[in-house]
Amino acid sequence: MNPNVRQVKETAKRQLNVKIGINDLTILHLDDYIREALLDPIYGFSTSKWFLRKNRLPNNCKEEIKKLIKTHIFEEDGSVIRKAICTILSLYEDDERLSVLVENYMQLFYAKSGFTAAPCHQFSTEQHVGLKLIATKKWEKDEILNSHNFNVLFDTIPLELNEYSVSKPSVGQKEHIWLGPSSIVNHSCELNTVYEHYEKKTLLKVIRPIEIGEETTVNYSKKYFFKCECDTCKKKPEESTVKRKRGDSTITSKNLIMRKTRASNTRLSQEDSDKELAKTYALYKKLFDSVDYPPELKESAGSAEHSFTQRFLMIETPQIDQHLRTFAKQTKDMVHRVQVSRNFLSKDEVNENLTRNCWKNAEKLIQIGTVFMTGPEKLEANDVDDLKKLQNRKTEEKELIRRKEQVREHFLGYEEAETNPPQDRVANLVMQRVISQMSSQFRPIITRIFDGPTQQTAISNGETSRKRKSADRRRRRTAKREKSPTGIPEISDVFLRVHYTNRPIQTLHVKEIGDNGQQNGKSINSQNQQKLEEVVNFFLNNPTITQ
Ligand SMILES: C[S@@+](CC[C@H](N)C(=O)[O-])C[C@H]1O[C@@H](n2cnc3c(N)ncnc32)[C@H](O)[C@@H]1O
Repeated sequence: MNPNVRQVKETAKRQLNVKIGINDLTILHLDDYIREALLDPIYGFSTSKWFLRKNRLPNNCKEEIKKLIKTHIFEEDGSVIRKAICTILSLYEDDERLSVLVENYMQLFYAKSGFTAAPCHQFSTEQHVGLKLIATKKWEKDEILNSHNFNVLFDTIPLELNEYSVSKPSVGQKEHIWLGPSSIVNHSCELNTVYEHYEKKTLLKVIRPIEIGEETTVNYSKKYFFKCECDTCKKKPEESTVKRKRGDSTITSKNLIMRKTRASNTRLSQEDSDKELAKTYALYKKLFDSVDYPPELKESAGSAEHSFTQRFLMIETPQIDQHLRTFAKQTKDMVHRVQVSRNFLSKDEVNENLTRNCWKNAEKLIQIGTVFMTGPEKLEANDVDDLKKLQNRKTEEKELIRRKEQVREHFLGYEEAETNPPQDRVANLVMQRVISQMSSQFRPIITRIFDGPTQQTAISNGETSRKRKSADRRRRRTAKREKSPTGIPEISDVFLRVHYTNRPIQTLHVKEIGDNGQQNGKSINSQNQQKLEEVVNFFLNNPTITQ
């Protein structure tokens, strides 16, 4: 450090000791402690401190905190993790303001805050080892970057001692010290934020749009005790017009904002829906393409995205817009997390978390989509469990309808092919009953009812083909003669081919079965009879399905 700067700093500190009293000094110590515990292990160097002193926190605690911080980045709500960190820290420094400072600094590791710290090697004033604050979301003019920062007021600090973290805000009259994320903001002659100070809070207000990855800067004030090395000053005097500095990210908000044109609450035609899906797919492709993953992550991010987009193509829903918006928000969060974590996490850690998050989002959306695919019913529940239940119910209903259709189709096929009118009528009656009585719990599908075995379908009963044919003719003649007491023709020698859900196809031989399911039979095969009873009784006794 420049000896002059050091001298000024020392003087400032001596003055601070006198002017601000013990309480505020404790806060500065506390600030050092938090930086030592939260920032130094993460960034791998000793970040700037108010006081030179020995480490207070044992290494195993630091390791534990480091792990917690890394998890925190990928959390939706990191409050539990922040509490855990506070608990560890309070073992060695018990101060009620600790949690406030932890909350402040942990914003650096939180996707929702929209900013993070990154190593900065730009300034000789800090031996090219320091930090800078960068945006992890796009900030618009007049937005407030940090609404709950924590600062110490200095109303007696002379401006010439304004060397480190002491500044005069643009709103409010007093100089004050910055703690937390705002203490990481560097000075630039072409600033993009200003400090506004209200009571114990400092707000960082955006004065021109900040892109993702761009550094956020302030103007410290006219007097600061170092030679400014900001980008603007470095370019002088060769370049008179100052270009706005940008970060290395290529993401723009345009890529991230979801379109809002999809008609809601209307069922689209197949063609329109295909078009919509293709558009949505293209949009997601664009979104993913626009994410500036670090090179080492490209491969795994690519495969997670691929899985997502492929499965996403299957989704069609009139309310998809709403879900896409939620998803877009989650995706943005994910992008922020990558932005936050790429500054200090290892390739593997980001990789793993990124993939996990991609999948988490994809799975959720796929569930929503599947529910919509199964029917036009509107989705009220956001809860994933509810979605699952709804999905299961709808899948079951759909399966039942499908099976009924299948039965009808086969039956119609039979009607066209067969020529024996009485048997057709009987078969028709049985089939109608089967269809109307079909239950969701038991899923045999009777695809054919015919009045005798053919060469392809006969069950083996030891008869030769010729004998069988003449026996068939005899049976038909008998069937024609017989009339049931109710006037409804009885089934004589009917064979049912039954397709069970989990069993091989079975052909059942029914000898003389009446329309009420009672068999008149004389020589019915006992095994077949049992099978037949199983089917017929089921159809007759089970409750009717509502269509
Ligand atoms: C509030 S800190 C900013 C964060 C700092 N980079 C760090 O890691 O703690 C202020 C210190 O950052 C350095 N600094 C910030 N802006 C600078 C600039 N434009 N030129 C040179 N040094 C700068 C100076 O050493 C200054 O004392």
